[in-house]
Amino acid sequence: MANARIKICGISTPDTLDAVLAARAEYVGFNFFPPSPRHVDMAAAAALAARAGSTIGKVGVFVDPDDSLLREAVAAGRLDAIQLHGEEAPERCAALRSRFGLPVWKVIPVSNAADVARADAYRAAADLILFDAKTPKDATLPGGLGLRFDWSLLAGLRMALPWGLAGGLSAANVRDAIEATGAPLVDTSSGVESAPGIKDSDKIAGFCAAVRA
Ligand SMILES: O=C(O)c1ccccc1N[C@@H]1O[C@H](COP(=O)(O)O)[C@@H](O)[C@H]1O
Repeated sequence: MANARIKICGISTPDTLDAVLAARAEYVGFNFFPPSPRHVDMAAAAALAARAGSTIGKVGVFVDPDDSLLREAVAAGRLDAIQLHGEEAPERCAALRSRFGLPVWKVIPVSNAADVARADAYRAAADLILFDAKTPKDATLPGGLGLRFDWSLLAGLRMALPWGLAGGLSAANVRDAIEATGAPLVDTSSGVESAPGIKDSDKIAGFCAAVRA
């Protein structure tokens, strides 16, 4: 089986971006959700995008964004894909894909089998489904909290769309996660940090090495 592709999310500094590039992750995520400790403003996104160049896919992370935020972020971050981590309906995903001409990655929060089945509603509206752990109702963020879900819910998954796994992944557990789910793409944020929003270059390298081990 081919190695899973890797997305390292929530990069906000040049040195940790360099660690992602050195580790040859396929995607880097820039977070445009203001309450997040990983949030980047447009100037920072532009500087990071210029440094990243075109050898890595640049994914913008959004939570129920309006079109003007998307327009600014797509240009500043030279985005290659739009990750929607809120309550965006299939119609909204399809509209944004056509408006911005970019692939849409729709996040499906999971705590049970019915949640996994919800992905099917996006088959004509998104380009990739990212399964992440459902956060508690009173959580401060809809993602990036290092929460896992029961990976056996994805065992034997047959999907019409490309898909990936997120939620609480780290160097210590990502191999088990890939073996349990067969995920063709893995995404991590807090699992490669020393504190919320503070990425750790050694952990980034360790995560990528563990995926390819
Ligand atoms: O990271 C954040 O702060 C964040 C904020 C709002 C929406 C999503 C966010 N993060 C994404 O959540 C998943 C899982 O993160 P973790 O590995 O469990 O920390 C990932 O896609 C992050 O990009």
